[in-house]
Amino acid sequence: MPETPALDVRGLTVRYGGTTAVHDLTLTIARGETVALLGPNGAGKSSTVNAALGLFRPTAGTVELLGREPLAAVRSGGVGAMLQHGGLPSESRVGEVLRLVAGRYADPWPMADLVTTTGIEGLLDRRTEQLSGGQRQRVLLALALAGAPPLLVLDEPTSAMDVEGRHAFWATMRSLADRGHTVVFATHHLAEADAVADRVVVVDGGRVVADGTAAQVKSGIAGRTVRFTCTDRTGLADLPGVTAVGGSGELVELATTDAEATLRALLAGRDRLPDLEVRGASLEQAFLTLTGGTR
Ligand SMILES: Nc1ncnc2c1ncn2[C@@H]1O[C@H](COP(=O)(O)OP(=O)(O)OP(=O)(O)O)[C@@H](O)[C@H]1O
Repeated sequence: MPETPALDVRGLTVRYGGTTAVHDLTLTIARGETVALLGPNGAGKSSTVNAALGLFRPTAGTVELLGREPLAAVRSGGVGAMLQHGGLPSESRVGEVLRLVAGRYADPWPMADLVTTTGIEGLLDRRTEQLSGGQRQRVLLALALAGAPPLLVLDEPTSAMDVEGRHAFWATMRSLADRGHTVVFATHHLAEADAVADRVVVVDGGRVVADGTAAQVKSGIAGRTVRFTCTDRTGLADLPGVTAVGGSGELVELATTDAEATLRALLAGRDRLPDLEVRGASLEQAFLTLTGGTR
């Protein structure tokens, strides 16, 4: 029998009064995958994550985590979560909170390894209210990992971390993925999704608008970029395949769905095209194309 998925969301709809945050969303994540839920502000990522964790009953649809109903899966210790507004008890020390939480699991992550894996060695004697935003996020990660859960669900886990903290965090996530854990994380950080996730699910307006490896999302959607330098931009927007004209000063960047046709037309009208480069689209371009531009 095939293994049950880590996360199985079917027809999920979440409404808050008159706002539909998630619209008939279906998503299956296999065990061992590292998946980024990528989308602009208000896309419905947190609503999806919170409904998936059973934090509220969705308007419609079903969710199973590790083949079980969400609350049962969470209670069994199968799921570690790090939420956007996750809190820590005040007037306690980090080490106390961590030991308390770890003590609730039959088979917790060995404490010394948990502390080094999450980089909180120096924080154990700190009071929780004295932590910086990034330190707090690391402690929350340690709490999420305390039960050595096979599935980790993280909502913008690095939003308060500095660059170094982010690198350390993602190195931890990669080592977890190598050990067979499933990691699902919501993010706006395109570079992180590109570098860390083996699958990128782009959400916009509460719907999945793309789903694949970062390379597939990039190649399937945004086409290519043709760059060169020139002083006269007349007619560039009308060339075949061109969907946008960008760049600044003499540097021209043409987004195109058909690089060959664009180049042929460009070269037909010019003797030379200085500094010519043709590149695959970045995940950022794909993201902007998919989600209708910047907001
Ligand atoms: N408790 C709530 N009550 C009313 N509307 C809400 C509530 N939570 C979210 N929304 C709305 O639902 C939509 C989706 O919000 P959600 O927080 O799921 O998006 P998100 O992709 O996680 O955004 P962000 O990246 O900004 O965290 C938004 O329009 C938001 O304003």
